[in-house]
Amino acid sequence: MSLATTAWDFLTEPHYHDIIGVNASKQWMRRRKPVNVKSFSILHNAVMFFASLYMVIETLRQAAENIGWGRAGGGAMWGNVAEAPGKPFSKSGARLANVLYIHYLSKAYEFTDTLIMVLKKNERQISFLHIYHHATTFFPCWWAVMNYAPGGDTYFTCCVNSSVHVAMYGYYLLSAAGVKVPKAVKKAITSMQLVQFGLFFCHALYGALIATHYRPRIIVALCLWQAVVFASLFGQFFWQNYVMQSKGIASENKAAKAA
Ligand SMILES: CC(C)(COP(=O)(O)OP(=O)(O)OC[C@H]1O[C@@H](n2cnc3c(N)ncnc32)[C@H](O)[C@@H]1OP(=O)(O)O)[C@@H](O)C(=O)NCCC(=O)NCCSC(=O)CC(=O)O
Repeated sequence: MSLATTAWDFLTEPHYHDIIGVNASKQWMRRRKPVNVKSFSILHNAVMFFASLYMVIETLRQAAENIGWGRAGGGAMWGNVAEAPGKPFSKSGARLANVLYIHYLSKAYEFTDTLIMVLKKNERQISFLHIYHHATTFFPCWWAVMNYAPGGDTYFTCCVNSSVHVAMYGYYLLSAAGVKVPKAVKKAITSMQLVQFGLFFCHALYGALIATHYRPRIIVALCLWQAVVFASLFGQFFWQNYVMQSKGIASENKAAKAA
C-alpha cells in the first residue's frame, strides 16, 4: 500500500474527526436547537473580508518593494529563494514576514467557520473537504512554511488565497446577513478556488522540476500534495453542486412538463 493511500485512509477515517473534536461537537448539538449566530457570523465574516483585503494589498505592496518588481534587474514573480530563518530582514522583507505571519494565524482563526456550522447545525457544510481543509492548512502546512521556508515566494500563495477569501467571505457575509446571493456567484467563487489550486500546483511543480534550489524539497512535496487533494475535493464539490444539481432540476422539469 502506498504512503498516499495510507494517509488518505487515515484522514477519511471517522476516528480522525473524533480526534479534532468535530464528531463530539456534532453529537452535543444533536440534542439541542440550532443557535442563532447571525450577528456573530456577520462580524466574523466582516473581519475575515477586511483582513483578506488587507493581506492582498500588503503582500503586493511589500513584494513589489522587496522583490524589486518594476526595477531594472528586479526579481521574478516565481523562484525567489526563501530566506533562511534567523537571517536579518530588509525593511520591506520584515513587513512581508509580518503579513505572512498574520495569514498563518488567520488559518487558526478560520476554525470559527466550523464553529458557525456546528452551532447552526448545518451538517451539510461540515464535509470531508471542510474538515480536511481546516485540519491541515494551519498545521502542518502554514506552520511548516513559516518555520522552514518563510519569505521568497510565500507572498504568492498568501496573495492568491487572500484574493479568493475576499470573494468567499464577501459571499458568506451576504449570506449571513440574509441576502439571497445568485447561484451563479457561488459557482464563480468555486471556480476561482479551482483556478487557485491549479496555480498552486503549477507553482509547486515549478519548484519540483525547474527552480529546485529555492525551497526545501519537503515543502515543495507538501505543496504538490495539497494542490492535488484540494483540486480533487473542490472538483467533486463543483460536480455535485453545479453539474449534478442542475441535471436533477432539468430532469424534474422534464417530468413535470410530461405529467
Ligand atoms: C461557495 C463556497 C465558497 C461555499 O460553499 P457552501 O456550500 O459553504 O455555501 P453555502 O451556500 O451553504 O453558504 C451559505 C451558508 O453559510 C452560512 N455561513 C455564513 N458565514 C459562514 C462562515 N464563515 N462559515 C460557514 N458558514 C457560514 C450562511 O449563514 C448560510 O447558511 P444557511 O444555508 O443556513 O442560510 C464553496 O466554493 C466552498 O468553499 N465550498 C467548500 C465549503 C467550505 O468548507 N469552504 C470554506 C473552507 S475552504 C477554503 O477556504 C478554500 C480556500 O482557501 O480557497
